[in-house]
Amino acid sequence: MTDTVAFSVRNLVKEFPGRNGAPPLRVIKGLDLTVRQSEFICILGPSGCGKSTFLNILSGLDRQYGGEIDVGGKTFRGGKPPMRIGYLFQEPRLLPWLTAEQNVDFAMTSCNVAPARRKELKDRYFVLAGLTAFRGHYPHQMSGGMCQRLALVRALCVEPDILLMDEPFSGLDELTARRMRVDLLDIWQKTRKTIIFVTHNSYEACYLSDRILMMSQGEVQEEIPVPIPRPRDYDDPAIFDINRGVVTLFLKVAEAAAPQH
Ligand SMILES: Nc1ncnc2c1ncn2[C@@H]1O[C@H](COP(=O)(O)OP(=O)(O)OP(=O)(O)O)[C@@H](O)[C@H]1O
Repeated sequence: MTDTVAFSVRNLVKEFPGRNGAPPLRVIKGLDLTVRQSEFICILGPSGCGKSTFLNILSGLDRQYGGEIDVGGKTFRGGKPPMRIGYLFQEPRLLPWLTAEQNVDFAMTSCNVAPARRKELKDRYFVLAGLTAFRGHYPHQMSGGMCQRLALVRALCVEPDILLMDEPFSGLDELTARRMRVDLLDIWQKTRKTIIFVTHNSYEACYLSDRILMMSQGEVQEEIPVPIPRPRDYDDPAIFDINRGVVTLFLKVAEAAAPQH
């Protein structure tokens, strides 16, 4: 992590129109956040608290919001913030009729990656993701974990300023997910990308991140630093200790956010 700011948001607000005459649904309620370059942030929070909505605003998929986003000394009020984004979802969202390498080529063309850089980027990230032998395979010839690795290669090959990851390992079996977490941390240490990672798995958040944002009801309720040196050992008891506190906090905010019976 560096001291350089990657971006910051101030008083971010997002409302969806209410249905059938209902008032608008305010999903993000004045969120403030400063993210440093190369920081690894995980966002935890109960279902429906606005995590994906926040990522959609950062990515430019959702361009209607209130408040401000600062990038590179400029302030944006609505619209797509000028950051190049790599986005990973729960499902890899690959094009089934293209090979692994063609999927990556397609993304690089769409994102106008300089042709002279493309081979070098692919060579680097296919190796880092352990997929070199599968460049010519189609998605249906690869396992779910491999497809998600390919989605990561595709996201990295567009040379993102920020990598957004929305529960990318939640659809995988635990052993595969664990390997992916270890490999992701290794890749992060080699690339130092700024990552915003949404998860429901508190241990995953503690293992991966520099800082956990506990979101609830459209706000960051607490920030939990994870001051564990890197490289990290997946089974480090210090991670279990931090996780205990995070789980307690999660239950508290989830309870407070749950509808009263
Ligand atoms: N396009 C939309 N129109 C109306 N309401 C929406 C829309 N997208 C999301 N919402 C609502 O906004 C709220 C926040 O949704 P969001 O997907 O950001 O939550 P989340 O924290 O990512 O949830 P989960 O952990 O279940 O993925 C929810 O109440 C959801 O129903």
